Amino acid sequence: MKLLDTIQYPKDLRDLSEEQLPQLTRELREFIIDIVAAKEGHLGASLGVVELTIALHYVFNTPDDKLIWDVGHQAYGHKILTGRKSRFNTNRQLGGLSGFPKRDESEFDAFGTGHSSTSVSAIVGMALAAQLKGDLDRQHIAVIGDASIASGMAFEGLNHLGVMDANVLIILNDNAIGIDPSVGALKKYLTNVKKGTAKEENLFESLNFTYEGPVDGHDLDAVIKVLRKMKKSKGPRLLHLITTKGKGLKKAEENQIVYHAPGKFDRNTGELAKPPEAAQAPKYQDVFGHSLVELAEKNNNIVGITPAMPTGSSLKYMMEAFPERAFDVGIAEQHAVTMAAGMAAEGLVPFCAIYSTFLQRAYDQLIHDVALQNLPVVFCIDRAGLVGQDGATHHGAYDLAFLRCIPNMLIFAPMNEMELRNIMFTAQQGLNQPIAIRYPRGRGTSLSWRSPFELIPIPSSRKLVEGSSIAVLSVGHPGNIVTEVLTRLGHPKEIGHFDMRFVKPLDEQQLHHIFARYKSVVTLEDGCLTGGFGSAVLEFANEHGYSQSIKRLGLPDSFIEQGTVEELQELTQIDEEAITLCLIKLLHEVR
Ligand SMILES: Cc1ncc(C[n+]2csc(CCOP(=O)(O)OP(=O)(O)O)c2C)c(N)n1
Ligand SMILES: CC(=O)[C@@H](O)[C@H](O)COP(=O)(O)O
Ligand SMILES: [Mg+2]
Repeated sequence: MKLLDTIQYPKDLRDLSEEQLPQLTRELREFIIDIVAAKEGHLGASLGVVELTIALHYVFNTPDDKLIWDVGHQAYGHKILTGRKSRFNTNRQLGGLSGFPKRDESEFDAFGTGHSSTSVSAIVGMALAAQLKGDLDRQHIAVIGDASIASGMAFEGLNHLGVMDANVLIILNDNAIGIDPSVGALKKYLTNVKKGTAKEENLFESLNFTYEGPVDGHDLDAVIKVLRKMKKSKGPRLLHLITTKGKGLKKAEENQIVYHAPGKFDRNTGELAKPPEAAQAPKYQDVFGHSLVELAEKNNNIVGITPAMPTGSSLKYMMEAFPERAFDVGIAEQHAVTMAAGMAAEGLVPFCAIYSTFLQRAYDQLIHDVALQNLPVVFCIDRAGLVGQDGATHHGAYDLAFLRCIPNMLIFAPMNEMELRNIMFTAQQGLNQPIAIRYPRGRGTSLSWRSPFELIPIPSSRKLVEGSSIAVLSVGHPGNIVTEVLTRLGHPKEIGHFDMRFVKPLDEQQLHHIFARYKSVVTLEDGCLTGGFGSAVLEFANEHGYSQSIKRLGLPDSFIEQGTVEELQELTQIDEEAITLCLIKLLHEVR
């Protein structure tokens, strides 16, 4: 029997002798590889903290002692050792375990994560709460990566913690990489500390932390020893661990970017599963990345910005082609947005590529620094809509609603890759206001997408099919589902379909045409219904005294968990089946 099979909860782990732990380390690593190879997920980060995970649950009294995993993509070992091994094969699947720590999944998940750099503030909050309640013995630990600790939010927490007498241990898991290589002056500093060449006073000691490190994070004995030592002291403490992302799987160690989340792979060789043979339409992110390079070749004012997602957003193509005009600023969404504003103020044309979910962190910057000054920043908002297995923390559900209420902001959602290229082309031709272009995680529609650029009038929309009594108004990629549905229904003459392109400003001329001609209107979006595109159409109808029924399809007012995009579309009733049924019902009503 495997040792790992005997561990239900950390109390079982704490019954083992230290001599047994190396075997457990090997088995836990193997188990993570087995499951992720078959079921997909975040790999490298969890492999890198296997020793740390075992040591933490061995030394500390979890769940009474509080343990927070920053981002949480490295918490697979933690999940497996805390009562979830038998369900771990459901990780990131519909109805299964979340890929991130989640309070209502386990008492061992002290705080839900997914977005980075929140762990320091959350653990400080818990430690201060314990202090106020007179519990001076409870331990509070946050594990945070080298890329995440460089974010503003983490710095805010460290700055505060340094002057509090709070019982907090921060563990800096330094593997010198985020998803892509870490960037910035802090990275240089940490590299110097590792080499023993840091000339400056220790940064963390200067901030009033008791510092230990650097310690080899794969030397289990050393990690247990230093944790035991640090457990005895009080106040703010920081342990600097050096680890290797992907540790234990050769390919994952060698290609850390790909193996951050590699998809399916051979569990023995690490070889990635072969992509399907048939040629596929490009991913939207790649259309963005390649089109930006094309535009930047002709327009010297174009610059590119990404907060820590050069590969994910495909800004990497511009970084390769024009290294001096493309910037990875690290996990720093607020800085990225305000820096873009500064560049726009100086006449540059910044393309700021940010995932919809992470743009939430830079909301004040959008309003105060960009829109209020009407600066022509081009936001390329990737992963808009349902993203799939990352789940509730990562869906791009809110951008249409939170952008629509900001004055001066143009909002465009391309239905296909040509539309994306053309709006990017339009956006760099001297706009005098900001524009948000939002597109989903996934592929477009066409193999021949590199068509010549064309200007898109602002506002405008596309009448795809004229009908007689039911008008379907879609924004963005979900419009393709409507096209499928109409084909499936045999193109009923009653149904018209409009790709509305702009959520702000709406194409009011087209809307007057629609409300004058059609008896019934359906809106479709892959964002939250509250305050989104459908709401905008409702507001328009109210303002102009149109009284037709308006059926709005979109995401409900609840958090949507993980699953494939198709499963989640079905769950939220924006899939082919649900739209077909909706239209059949309306056809019965109008016939
Ligand atoms: C606010 C925010 N921005 C971006 C991301 C995307 N993201 C997830 S993990 C990651 C890198 C984290 O690197 P690090 O903290 O060093 O942890 P490691 O993966 O190396 O363990 C990034 C950028 C995120 N989760 N949250
Ligand atoms: C943990 C995290 O936030 C990222 O790794 C995220 O999962 C990336 O998403 P994509 O796979 O859509 O790039
Ligand atoms: Mg890292």
